[in-house]
Amino acid sequence: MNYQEYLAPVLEISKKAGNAILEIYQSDDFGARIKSDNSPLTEADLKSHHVIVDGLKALTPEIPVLSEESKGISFEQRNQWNTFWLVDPLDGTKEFIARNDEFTTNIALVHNNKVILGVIYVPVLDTYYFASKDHGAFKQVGTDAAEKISVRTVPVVNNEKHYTIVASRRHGLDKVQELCKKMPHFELASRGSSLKMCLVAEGQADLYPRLAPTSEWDTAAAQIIVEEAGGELIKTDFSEFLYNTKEDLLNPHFYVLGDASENWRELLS
Ligand SMILES: Nc1ncnc2c1ncn2[C@@H]1O[C@H](COP(=O)(O)O)[C@@H](OP(=O)(O)O)[C@H]1O
Ligand SMILES: [Mg+2]
Repeated sequence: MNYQEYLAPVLEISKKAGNAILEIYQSDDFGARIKSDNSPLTEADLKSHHVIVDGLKALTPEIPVLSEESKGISFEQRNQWNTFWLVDPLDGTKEFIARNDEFTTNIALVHNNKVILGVIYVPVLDTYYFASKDHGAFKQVGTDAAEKISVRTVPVVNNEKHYTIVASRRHGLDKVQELCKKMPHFELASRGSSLKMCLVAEGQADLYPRLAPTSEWDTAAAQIIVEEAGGELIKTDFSEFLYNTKEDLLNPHFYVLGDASENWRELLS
């Protein structure tokens, strides 16, 4: 499977889905309709889902698609899949409702329980983050040339490490704050959706501890982007983070780690 060839068409599909979301997000009656019944969210989610699923089906008719909006597929069936597309058509739904721009579309290709290709699109910024196994991670703004991204080493000021930690706006913040106490100097930033993992991948944050529930479509695209940028996404016991291995689609708690030379095990245990 020459999955590298899928990157360009998947970027295009992401953009099309992002445009469908933006059409609703920027509509004149968005505010009033969100206040009354959240229907713009449902519409945006479903439109994005259909654009992505139709696009992927046309691209690779033989590869099944699992989307947050079509998650009711039994493990008995999913367990037969060696390769499948794993999709979150609108990640950061609460941020979409809050209208703070921090939402993404996530498309990942999973092969033998590991992610081999991932594309995250940020509609409001017209920005893509993408990666494929062994070919590096990239950021692309609009039609500009894609730039290679990588994690950073933790900055040192006066011989002391200064960590930037990124966390959810809404989930598990108390546990993250507890964890931060282990670090002599830290700055805490909040972001919705997969943007947190993109920040680690592009060297703007050092650590994202996720000590609250997520599902497999929330992390898959970001995992390969972080890994190809030189970082890691691992379980809190530092074991490997895998996909499609069980009946439910919930993830274990995890850490996204930047700087590979950092002794994260010692710091976080
Ligand atoms: N109780 C729960 N179980 C599973 N996933 C949850 C959850 N609460 C939140 N999430 C996941 O966390 C994501 C939001 O995380 P964050 O706060 O970091 O942006 C949601 O993505 P969606 O917005 O796609 O639903 C959702 O998938
Ligand atoms: Mg999500």
